[in-house]
Amino acid sequence: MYTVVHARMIKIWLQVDCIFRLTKYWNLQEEGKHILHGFFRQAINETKENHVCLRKTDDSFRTLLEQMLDIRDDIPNFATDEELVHHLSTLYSASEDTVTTIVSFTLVLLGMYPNIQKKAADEIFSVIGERDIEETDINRLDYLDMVIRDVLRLFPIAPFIAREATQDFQLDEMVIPKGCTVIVSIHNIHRDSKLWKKPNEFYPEHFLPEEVRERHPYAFLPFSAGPRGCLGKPYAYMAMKVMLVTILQSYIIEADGKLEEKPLKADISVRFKDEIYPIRIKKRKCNNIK
Ligand code: HEM
Repeated sequence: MYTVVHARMIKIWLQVDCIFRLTKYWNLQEEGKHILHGFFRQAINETKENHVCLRKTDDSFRTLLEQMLDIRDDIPNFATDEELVHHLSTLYSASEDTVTTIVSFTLVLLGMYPNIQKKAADEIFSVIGERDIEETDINRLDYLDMVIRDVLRLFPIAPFIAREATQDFQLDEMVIPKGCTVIVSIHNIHRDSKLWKKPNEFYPEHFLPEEVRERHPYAFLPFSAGPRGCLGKPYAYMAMKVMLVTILQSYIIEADGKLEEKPLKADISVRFKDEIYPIRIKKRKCNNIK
């Protein structure tokens, strides 16, 4: 599906529907949709069979789909089954690859930079110790938070975003006319030496509070911003921290090479060019790295 989306973004003739339908991309899209939508249609049918609205009587864990069905019990025109299929497909496509890709980048970088890994692990053991991470720990891991942010800076999942100008506006010497599509290169903003001390290095200290205060609030845009910014941002930070804490509590990560030796490629997301994220893991014997 990503191949299709990217092809339609860069090959403008594919934006004309009647041309798009004649290409291999149309078949690819329909095949992908068939699998994804079929999966969610089945999940909806199975969940509906046993669905009882528990929201008012029971505070046990409810999946997103169960919660949506609960709402529909109260508000029948909340969404049709087909609309639920689309909501679930959107959330799945936006979330399944993003969090895991950033965690993969983080593990490789922590393996390449053991001093940074040691600081992150030391913090985890001093704040949480060896028990399982809990919700209240999430905001107490300041250094891990800085590590994740610098990884998001170096590898923004969406290297660029597009917006349509709703009115004429002045940008430096240029007037951008209403209706014009503007591409914002998040990758370039994140590597701008006017904004970042070490733009091409892994340097979590970019996110020390005093550094953040000095910078323009839109210098860091991994989740975009404004009303169409990422819906999953709080969940994504939480999921990434839970994964990294759980891994670092048990394992020491090792990786060869340096960041600058790993070329990147970008389509609708940023990845290592070879799409390989090689690490070695060693069982951690005590609550320290070496
Ligand atoms: C590290 C993880 C993630 C990153 C870096 C990320 C990044 C982004 C970015 C940059 C956009 C905005 C695109 C734009 O402005 O045009 C976006 C949109 C979106 N994201 Fe995420 N995302 C992440 C995880 C998630 C997760 C886990 C979910 C769902 C649980 C999610 C759901 C969405 C949705 C639904 C949109 C579309 C919002 C809209 O168009 O109104 N994202 N994401």
